[in-house]
Amino acid sequence: MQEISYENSSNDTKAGVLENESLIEQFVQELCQNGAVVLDDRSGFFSDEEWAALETFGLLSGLPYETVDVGDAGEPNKVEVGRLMTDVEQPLVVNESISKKMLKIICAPSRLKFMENLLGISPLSVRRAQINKMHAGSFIGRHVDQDSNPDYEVSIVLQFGRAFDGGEFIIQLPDGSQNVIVPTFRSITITRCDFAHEVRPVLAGTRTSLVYFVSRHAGLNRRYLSEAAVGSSASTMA
Ligand SMILES: O=C(O)CCC(=O)C(=O)O
Ligand SMILES: [Fe+2]
Repeated sequence: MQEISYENSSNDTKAGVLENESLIEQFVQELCQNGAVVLDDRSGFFSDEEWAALETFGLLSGLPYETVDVGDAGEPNKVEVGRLMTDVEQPLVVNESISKKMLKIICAPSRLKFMENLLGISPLSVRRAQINKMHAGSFIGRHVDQDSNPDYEVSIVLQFGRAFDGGEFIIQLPDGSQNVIVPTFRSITITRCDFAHEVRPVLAGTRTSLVYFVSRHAGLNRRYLSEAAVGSSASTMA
């Protein structure tokens, strides 16, 4: 992976990724070749206050967590999930009193605009958002996010975990090689939703990430629609 310099070379001010369009080309290349772009906490994608607010709302304000053993693409999992927005039939904000405040931060126009510039798609919207809390022994099996929804373009994974071992994010690349990402505190990993990936078992500490998925399609989940069609033709045949 290339080292990213976030400074805007044209005027040498610390503009951060949201204002520095000259970085977009480099990110597009990374996303194509390596399946992901990793930004660190110097990127300016969120301010310190926004990071702190996301962490407080997500971890300290009573968001309910459920244990998930099977992911919705059928993969084996061991992870605790706190839901902000689900996307079974269509996008639905849940746990509203907490999630609305968090979604306001992650869906801010400047951030969606950055994603639109990166993907060359406009408008984009967030369809699903959740926190994955992983302790020693937790893992997320290999899956393709588009099996949950064929319209997901990329996921954005914010890392809140300060100290943990294991928990590498591994992407399978089309040439058979792997991109092994070791998320660090306040890193932001933007990943393609059409490449298989997994989270290796956490060995020690707590790995907590906020994950959200963006799409150009804001309507019904087309996975649900095609499954419903299969289900109804099956019942007609039965
Ligand atoms: O928590 C993570 O690092 C990403 C997990 C993931 O791949 C997913 O939720 O689809
Ligand atoms: Fe995923």
